[in-house]
Amino acid sequence: MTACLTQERLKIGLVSISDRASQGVYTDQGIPALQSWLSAALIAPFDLESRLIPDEQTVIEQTLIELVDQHGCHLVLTTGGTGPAKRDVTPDATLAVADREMPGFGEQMRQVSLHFVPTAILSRQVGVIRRQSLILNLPGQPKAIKETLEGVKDEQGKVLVRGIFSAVPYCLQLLSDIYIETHPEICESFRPKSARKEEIK
Ligand SMILES: Nc1ncnc2c1ncn2[C@@H]1O[C@H](COP(=O)(O)OP(=O)(O)OP(=O)(O)O)[C@@H](O)[C@H]1O
Ligand SMILES: Nc1nc2c(c(=O)[nH]1)N[C@H]1C(S)=C(S)[C@@H](COP(=O)(O)O)O[C@H]1N2
Repeated sequence: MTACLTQERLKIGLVSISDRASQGVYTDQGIPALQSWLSAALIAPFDLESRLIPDEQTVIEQTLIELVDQHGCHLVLTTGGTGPAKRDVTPDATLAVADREMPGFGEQMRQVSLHFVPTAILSRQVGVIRRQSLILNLPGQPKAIKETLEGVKDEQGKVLVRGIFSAVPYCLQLLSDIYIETHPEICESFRPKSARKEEIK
């Protein structure tokens, strides 16, 4: 852990992977759902690079490489194509461009999702690191975006199972020294005391 934080603005890549949405058979709901959740959760303004692409492994790989290597995204969220169907190849493409795996993200998403659908175990979603960037696969159902990022809450809003986004700010801090904060009523960020802003010059 370095003791210096960058003032850089957070850049996020959003990738909606859907044969039918990319062909115009239905309207893409993936990018709008990701965008609206992030706008509600993140305190500081951020920049977005969005792509809507078909379930083609080479296209997915090229898109992830472009977002990380050329655009310098700190975080890339994909939605769609994580299941067992023949054309569901998002995790395969993500692993193919990965430097390192972050298995906890896939494990936690399946845990969270089991509270919403018994078919949660059908998602092969992965989390990986490429260069300075964290890449996370979310399922294709638009409602799954909020579910996996935010977690399970009771009717009073008390968190029952943490969503994966709670761990994202600290992960990005470890990868590139960027410091992001979230609205706790949407999603509380966790970092060790020594990594909190007030402890770092
Ligand atoms: N981008 C999207 N916009 C709106 N709805 C979507 C989108 N992606 C997926 N869905 C919905 O979630 C379901 C499961 O997503 P999945 O990624 O498995 O898609 P699919 O069935 O392989 O089809 P396609 O790739 O053509 O979207 C879809 O059948 C569709 O109802
Ligand atoms: N939170 C959440 N996770 C979910 C779902 C969902 O509706 N909500 N759908 C499941 C289903 S039905 C499938 S097939 C897998 C893979 O979905 P994908 O191919 O759309 O990525 O995600 C699973 N995970």
